[in-house]
Amino acid sequence: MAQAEDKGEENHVLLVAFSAQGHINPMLRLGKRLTAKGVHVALATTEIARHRILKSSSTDAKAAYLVAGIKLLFFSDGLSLDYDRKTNLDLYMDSLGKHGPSNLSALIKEHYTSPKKLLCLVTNPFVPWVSDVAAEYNIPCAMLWIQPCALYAIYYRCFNKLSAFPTLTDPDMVVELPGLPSMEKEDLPSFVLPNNPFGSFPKLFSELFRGMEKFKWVLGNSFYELEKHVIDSMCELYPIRPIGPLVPPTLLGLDQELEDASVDMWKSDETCIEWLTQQPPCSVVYVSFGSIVVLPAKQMEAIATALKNAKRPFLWVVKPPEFPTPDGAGQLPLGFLEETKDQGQVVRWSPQTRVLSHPAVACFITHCGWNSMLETICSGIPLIAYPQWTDQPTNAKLIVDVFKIGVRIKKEVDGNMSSEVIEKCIEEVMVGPMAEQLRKTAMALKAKARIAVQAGGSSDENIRLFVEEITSDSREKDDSPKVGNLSHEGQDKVRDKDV
Ligand SMILES: O=c1c(-c2ccc(O)cc2)coc2cc(O[C@@H]3O[C@H](CO)[C@@H](O)[C@H](O)[C@H]3O)cc(O)c12
Ligand SMILES: O=c1ccn([C@@H]2O[C@H](COP(=O)(O)OP(=O)(O)O)[C@@H](O)[C@H]2O)c(=O)[nH]1
Repeated sequence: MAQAEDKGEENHVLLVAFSAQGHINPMLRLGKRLTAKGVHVALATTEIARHRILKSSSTDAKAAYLVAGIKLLFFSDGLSLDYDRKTNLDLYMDSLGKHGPSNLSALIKEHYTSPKKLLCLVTNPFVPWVSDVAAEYNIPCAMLWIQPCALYAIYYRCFNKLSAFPTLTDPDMVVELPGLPSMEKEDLPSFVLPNNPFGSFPKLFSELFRGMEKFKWVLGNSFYELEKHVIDSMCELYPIRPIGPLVPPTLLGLDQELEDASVDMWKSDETCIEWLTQQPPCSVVYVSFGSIVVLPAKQMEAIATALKNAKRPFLWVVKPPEFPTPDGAGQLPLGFLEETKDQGQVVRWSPQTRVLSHPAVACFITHCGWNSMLETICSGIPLIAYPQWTDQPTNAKLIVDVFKIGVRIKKEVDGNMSSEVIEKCIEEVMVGPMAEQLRKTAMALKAKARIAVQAGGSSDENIRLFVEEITSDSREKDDSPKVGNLSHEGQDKVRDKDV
C-alpha cells in the first residue's frame, strides 16, 4: 500500500467506521457523495473487516483496498481474527475502545504526510473515541448517525436525563418525547431498558451523548421528509442534518451514477434473481434478518410453518451462524427444504438491494436493521417487522405508526412469535384494503427519498452545506462549533422546490 495517501493534495476527509457491514457501507456512500463535491476520501476500519471482505470471494483483493475511489485502511482492535466477537460483545467493545485510539492515531501518522491536511474526521457512533484522536491532531470531527434520527433523539434525551425512561421500579412506563409517538417498552431501543444485558453499551452511549460538543457536525442517514418532526425537535438541543438515504444509487434512480460504494462481507447467491424472474409480479415474500441476528430454533420453526401455510412463493435468507450452537439456533427445521422445493428458495446471503427492487417481490419480513429499512423505503414495498435488539424495536414502531408502511408481528407472552400471527401479517400486507393503503404510502415515500438526494433536494443541500463548512473551516482556522442545521426557512425552501 502507498505510504502516504495525500500525495500532497489538499481537502482530505478520513471516515472511521465500526466493522459491521451495515456501518461501513453508509459511510462509504457518504464518502462518495463527498468525493463528488471535490473532497479526497479514505475510510479506516478494523482488521476483522478486511478479513471478512477478502473471505467473501465476490470481492477481489484489489477491491478490498479501493472502493469507488475511496481507499480502505485498517487498524487492529486488539483481538485475534478468530476471536468470537459476537458472543463477547462487551469485551470486544472494551478492547476496541482501549486499542483503537492509539492504533488509529498511528494509522493517521503513517498515511498522511501532515495530519493538518485533514479537513475533518467523520466517525460513527460505535467508535466515539475517534473524536479524541481528532482532538489530538486538532482536526474537527463530525459524526455520521447511522440509525433513524428518532434514535438519536431518544438516546440524547435518555443519556442527558432530559426525559423519564423505564427503570427497575417502573419498567412499564410509557415514554413521551417531542416529535415522536408514545412509546411502550417494546418500542424502545433495547439498550435503554433496565434489563439490557450489554453493560458497556449504556456507558459508551452515555459518554457519547454527554460529550456531544466534541462533534462539530452530526449528519444522519435519513431524510428530512421522512422524519421531519423528530429532526425539528432536536434543532434546539443538538441538531442532526439528514443527508441520506445512503443506499445504492440504482435504488434512488440516480442512474447516471453507476458504481455503488460498498463492500460485501459475504458472497451473495445470485441464482435467486433468476428464480425471482420466474415468479409472478408482486407475489414473493422476502425474509431476512440481516448479518448479525441469529434466531432461536423455535422462531425458525414458526417462520417455516407460516411460509408453508401461506402458500405463496418465498425467498428466505438463512445465514449460517459464524459460531454454531448445539441448540439449533439459526438453522432450518429438518425436511423444510425438501417440502418447499417447489414453493420457495433459501439462500445463505442475497443480493438484497436487487431483490427488494425486483418486480416479483411483494413484501419483506425483516429484523428492521436501518439499512434494510432504508433499502425497502427506496424500493416502495411494505414491511413485516420482527425486531430483535438495539434500534430495531423503535424502527418497527416507526414503520407502523410514523411511516405507516408495514405491520408488526406481535410477540406471544413467552416472547416467541406464533406461526399463525406471521401468516396473518403476510395476508394483511398482500391482499385487501390495508395492503393497498400500505403499498400506496410506501410508493409515495420512495418518491420523496429520490427527491431528497437529487441536486437541490434536502439531503443534497445538507451535504453541500457540510462540504462548504469543512472547506471554509480549514481556510479560516475557525474553531467555533458548527452544529447549526439548515434553518427551518432553508428546509422549507428545499421542500417547496420538491413539490
Ligand atoms: O450496539 C451494537 C454493538 C454494541 C456496542 C456496545 C456494547 O457494549 C455492546 C454492543 C455492537 O454491534 C452493533 C452492530 C449493529 O449493527 C446493525 O447496525 C444498523 C445500523 O446501526 C442497525 O440498524 C441494525 O439494527 C444493527 O443490527 C448495531 C448495534 O447497535 C451494535
Ligand atoms: O442476505 C442479505 C441480507 C442483508 N444484506 C445487506 O446487509 C445490510 C444489513 O444491514 P442492516 O442495517 O439492515 O442490518 P444488520 O445486518 O446490520 O443487522 C443491508 O445493507 C442489506 O442489504 C444483504 O446484502 N444480503
